Amino acid sequence: MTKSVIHTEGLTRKFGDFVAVNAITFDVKEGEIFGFLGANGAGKTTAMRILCGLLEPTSGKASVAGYDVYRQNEEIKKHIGYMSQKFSLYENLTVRENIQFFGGIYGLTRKELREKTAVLIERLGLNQEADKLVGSLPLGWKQKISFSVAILHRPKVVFLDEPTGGVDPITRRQFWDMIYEAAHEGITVFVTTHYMDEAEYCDRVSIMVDGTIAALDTPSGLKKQFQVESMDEVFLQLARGAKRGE
Ligand SMILES: Nc1ncnc2c1ncn2[C@@H]1O[C@H](COP(=O)(O)OP(=O)(O)OP(=O)(O)O)[C@@H](O)[C@H]1O
Repeated sequence: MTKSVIHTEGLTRKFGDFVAVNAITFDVKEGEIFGFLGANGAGKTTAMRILCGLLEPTSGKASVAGYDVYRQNEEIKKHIGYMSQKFSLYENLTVRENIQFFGGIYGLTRKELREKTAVLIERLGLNQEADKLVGSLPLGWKQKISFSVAILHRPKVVFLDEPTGGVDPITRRQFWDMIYEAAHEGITVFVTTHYMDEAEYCDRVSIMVDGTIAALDTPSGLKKQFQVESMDEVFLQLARGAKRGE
């Protein structure tokens, strides 16, 4: 049986009396691409912060890469990669400097850094741009570099928080090719998105509504369960009942 890389059981986080994440239970398997969906305010970011070792739960269990979120959050940080739309690269450093900076934070040796930087620049086809400031590059390129940097240290799992916001469908598709490649190499991918075509690309998708997981299955399983043709319709059926959000 495939190992679970993420395990949660009754995971709950309150802010005062408000229950942001309400007893969620799920497992993510090694090498799986797991879509974590939900309307605004559903509790995705809160759950993700817990799984990244950044926020302590109020109750329930959770482990990531075999490490417990209560006691081993520092270990978790070493064994994951993280990329978000809000925070990714330093705009005023070059592509090469960014790769080396983040690689250094992730604990790569100088030799590994040199080798990995060269391989990565080649692989991304960025030889001409390697010494340009990241701020001068198109958003789609920044996202690809950012993702590559997040998996530079070969983490067990990479968390992607709306990684492809603001780019066209072709660039998003190219980004997803990189995700598939990483998953194929055994990196588990945990991804939040508001794009339903991306939900279709996931192995399994969970949909949060008002702090709980309202549905969890493969995209085809969900469409069958809700008797609809698209993930859009699945999402709408569930999110329509939500009390939180805008
Ligand atoms: N530190 C906090 N203190 C109080 N309430 C909070 C805090 N962080 C989040 N919340 C509340 O918890 C709920 C869930 O927020 P969260 O950011 O996890 O949702 P989300 O699903 O990620 O939404 P979005 O897609 O808008 O980012 C929201 O109602 C939010 O206002």
